[in-house]
Amino acid sequence: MRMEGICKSFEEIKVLHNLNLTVDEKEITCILGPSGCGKSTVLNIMAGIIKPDGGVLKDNKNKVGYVFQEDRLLPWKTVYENIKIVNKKATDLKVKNLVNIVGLNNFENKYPAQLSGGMRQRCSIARAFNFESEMLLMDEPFKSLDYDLRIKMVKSLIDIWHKWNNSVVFVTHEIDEAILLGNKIVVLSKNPCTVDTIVNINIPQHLRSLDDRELIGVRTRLIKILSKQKKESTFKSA
Ligand SMILES: Nc1ncnc2c1ncn2[C@@H]1O[C@H](COP(=O)(O)OP(=O)(O)OP(=O)(O)O)[C@@H](O)[C@H]1O
Repeated sequence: MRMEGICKSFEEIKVLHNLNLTVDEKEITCILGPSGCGKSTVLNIMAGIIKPDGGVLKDNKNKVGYVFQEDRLLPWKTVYENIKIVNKKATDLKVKNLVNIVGLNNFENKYPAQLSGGMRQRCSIARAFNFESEMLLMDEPFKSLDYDLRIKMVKSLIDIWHKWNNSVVFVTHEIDEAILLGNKIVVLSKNPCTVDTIVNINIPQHLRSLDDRELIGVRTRLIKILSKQKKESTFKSA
């Protein structure tokens, strides 16, 4: 999927300007960028939820899954039913396996109101995995989870993605998530949002560890880019 020259304004605010971004087939593309720069807007345009003012989308996928920042579960359905509903052909074994992967095995008959925020989000992640989309868009899906659980979910995502081999676009504020997951990390800038830097990582995901020398180098580079952006935006608003 390619975004070419995408522009989007909300009233007088120009959010995206001439944005070019490629999501490679069967790869994980991570998107990092300052708060409010337009990351969710990019995903919403990819999903067809909002229309750009200009530019084109090429090779768009028909079957797109989306994990939003909030869980969006059906309150009258149980954990099991919420996962099953998006793919009625999924076997009981498959749904139960997904429930296990996200660590909700003792909660499959509970309703969303009986779960914590993090558990609800894990249920919505299992639901997205069950949907078997050609392209999965994930908007800070692990935001409500603590660090250990987040790293565990990153590893589960890698395992499932290996089996399933689709394209994933993963928006995050967490550099460690991006360097564990991304074949490509796209850093966006703010005001208006455009591609600042692209970092490719060639180490296969299942061989990555946060103390790899190459990944430590990538982390340092990303920290520098993001803190430079922060300084520039403080300077602009001063
Ligand atoms: N429907 C909308 N109407 C008006 N303004 C909007 C709308 N959606 C987004 N915006 C504005 O567009 C800008 C980018 O928002 P967006 O949510 O895409 O950023 P983001 O990078 O995902 O933010 P965060 O990192 O905080 O989640 C913000 O200034 C936001 O207020």
